[in-house]
Amino acid sequence: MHVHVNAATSVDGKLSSRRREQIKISGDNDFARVDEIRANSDAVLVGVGTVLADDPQLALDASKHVAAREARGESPHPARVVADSRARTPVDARILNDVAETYVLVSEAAPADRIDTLEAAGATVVVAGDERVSFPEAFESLEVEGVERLMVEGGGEVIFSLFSDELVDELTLYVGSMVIGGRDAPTLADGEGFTEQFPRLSLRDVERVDDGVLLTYDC
Ligand SMILES: NC(=O)C1=CN([C@@H]2O[C@H](COP(=O)(O)OP(=O)(O)OC[C@H]3O[C@@H](n4cnc5c(N)ncnc54)[C@H](OP(=O)(O)O)[C@@H]3O)[C@@H](O)[C@H]2O)C=CC1
Ligand SMILES: Nc1nc(O)c(N)c(N[C@@H]2O[C@H](COP(=O)(O)O)[C@@H](O)[C@H]2O)n1
Repeated sequence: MHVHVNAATSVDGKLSSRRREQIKISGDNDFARVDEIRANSDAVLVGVGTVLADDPQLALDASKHVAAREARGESPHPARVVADSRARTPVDARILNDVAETYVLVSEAAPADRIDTLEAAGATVVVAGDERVSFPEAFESLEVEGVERLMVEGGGEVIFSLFSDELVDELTLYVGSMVIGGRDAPTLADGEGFTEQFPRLSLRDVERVDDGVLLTYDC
């Protein structure tokens, strides 16, 4: 599986403010680029923190991308994936609407009634990990479902875990020309943080996009 992480941060590395509300960091051209990565992915993953904060739909915006996928014999939109150890995703979350297929990755700790509720709402539930979702195990199950190209859109907790598990192949990071600040504001990679053996990335490209910079790394 090819795992492509994409995110937008302020110059000080924040994904959002301490209020954890969605902030428009990308400009129109960057959002169009994000839409294209989604269009070329089999599935798009976020953590339940992002679902609760942003209520994203994770569907394609541009009809040309939907048409191109259908012409290739693919589903109109990529599948959506939520990492949600305890099955907390609200049933009215946009990520569970019928625009595309949705997988909810849960752990053994997820209450059975919540799993039933999510399945009744149309989600395919994948159990992987004891207390928290095990990404290596969950990704094996997603591969069986045909997910070969996985885009990850955040947030910081999930992105840290994926670097920690050495599962990231590619990172595109849009750095918007703004400062958000705040010690409690989410950053690109939160979690416990590394204290040694810091993942080293290989910078492939630097490009000016909108009023910011797009950095592309091989990981
Ligand atoms: N600017 C940008 O590009 C983006 C910004 N954001 C912003 O980021 C913030 C949300 O980020 P954040 O709070 O970090 O949320 P995440 O989306 O990273 O979700 C974190 C949650 O995912 C669940 N999870 C399940 N398995 C794992 C695992 N193995 N490792 C880590 N987490 C796991 C955990 O909840 P549990 O234990 O219950 O499973 C965890 O609390 C919001 O403010 C949002 O607006 C988000 C995406 C993109
Ligand atoms: N690439 C990017 N730039 C920004 O400025 C952002 N705020 C985000 N946020 C993430 O984009 C997703 C939104 O999904 P919908 O298109 O609204 O369904 C979600 O993952 C946000 O957290 N991304």
